Amino acid sequence: MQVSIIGTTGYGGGELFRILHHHPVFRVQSVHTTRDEIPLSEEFPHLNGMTSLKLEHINAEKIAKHSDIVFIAAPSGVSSKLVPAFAHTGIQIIDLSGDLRLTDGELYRKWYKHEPIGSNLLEKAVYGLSEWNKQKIIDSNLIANPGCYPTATLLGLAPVIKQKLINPDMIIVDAKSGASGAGRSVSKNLLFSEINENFRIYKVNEHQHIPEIQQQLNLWDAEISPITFNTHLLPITRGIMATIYVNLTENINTDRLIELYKEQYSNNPFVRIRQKGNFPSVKEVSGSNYCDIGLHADERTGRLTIVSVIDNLMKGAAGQAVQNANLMNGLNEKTGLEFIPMYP
Ligand SMILES: NC(=O)C1=CN([C@@H]2O[C@H](COP(=O)(O)OP(=O)(O)OC[C@H]3O[C@@H](n4cnc5c(N)ncnc54)[C@H](OP(=O)(O)O)[C@@H]3O)[C@@H](O)[C@H]2O)C=CC1
Ligand SMILES: CC(=O)N[C@@H](CCC(=O)OP(=O)(O)O)C(=O)O
Repeated sequence: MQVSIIGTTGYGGGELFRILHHHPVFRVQSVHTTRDEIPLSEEFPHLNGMTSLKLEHINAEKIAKHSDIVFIAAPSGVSSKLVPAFAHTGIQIIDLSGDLRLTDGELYRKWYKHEPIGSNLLEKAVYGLSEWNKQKIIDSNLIANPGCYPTATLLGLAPVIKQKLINPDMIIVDAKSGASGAGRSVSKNLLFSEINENFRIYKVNEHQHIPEIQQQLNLWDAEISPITFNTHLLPITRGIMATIYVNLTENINTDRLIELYKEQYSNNPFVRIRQKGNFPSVKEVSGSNYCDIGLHADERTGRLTIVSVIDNLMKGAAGQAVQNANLMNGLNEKTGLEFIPMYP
């Protein structure tokens, strides 16, 4: 099957190319930019000798003619303009931005400060959290690929929410990300001297992923109250850790919770649950599509600590996008994604 990538010169698009280059069924047919039409290996010298593809400007009709799937890895506010140009062509669209994730356009306007896409496309788009929305993804041809922080947070919370094991009034998510989460464009906050040997909180209680997480939690359980969610920037390149605190409503110990998580994710090869006393670090999933989860029920406080880690560019973006493309095309979801994490 033929595939095109819009936003190939960014981190998400570059990671899509890295995965798809080795995919046994999908073949990258074209790569796109809004800037100079140069060879991809000139933009990314690490691809020297590996591809003869040249970056091209975006022409939706032309892309649709030669592609079965288009991945859009462009900034929020851009996808909302690009998706309509492809929607009528019938090709599969997987959008990595936040533009199709919130079902309420006004909520999108409030949190993203951009004009929302039309409601007909919002209604058509399926939220691509692969593990929990599998059948809808299989049946769809328009995917809103989840955000990086929401992926780590939702995979960590889903089992206890679905089993109604926690107090719906108090969920606290303390999340941290590496700098590649912010993309490849230049910004003062992302200079080496601002990030190196530093650690800071940002977008305090105002992160645009709050409504996305809340939307999915309330679809699972309408009683979940507004969550507290905060994000921090780590002096590393890849990786997200979400440390989540919830109050248990039953006297249930760590052993039983680990068993429950293993049961709930038993048919999901990319979610790995750690043994008791073992907690994942970001490096242990780096370069892979895994989400690793560690759990500890604190008998002293009655609270559960959930630690969920992903690689933001893989399970948090390009990896999950390819997992969804696999599902949409009747392939094993692991196809082309069986990367061993890059440890150390
Ligand atoms: N980085 C991450 O960890 C994650 C990112 N995402 C989302 O994925 C998307 C891509 O992110 P990321 O790769 O980090 O961002 P980057 O800033 O690294 O890349 C953005 C890409 O979009 C392209 N682009 C910019 N403006 C336009 C336009 N008007 N039309 C078409 N293409 C355009 C740029 O290409 P050029 O300038 O060559 O045209 C560039 O290739 C974003 O929506 C982001 O929020 C989601 C989850 C995780
Ligand atoms: C480290 C860092 O800055 N990360 C970005 C992730 C942005 C992102 O992925 O944007 P979407 O809303 O399109 O999902 C942030 O926190 O805003």
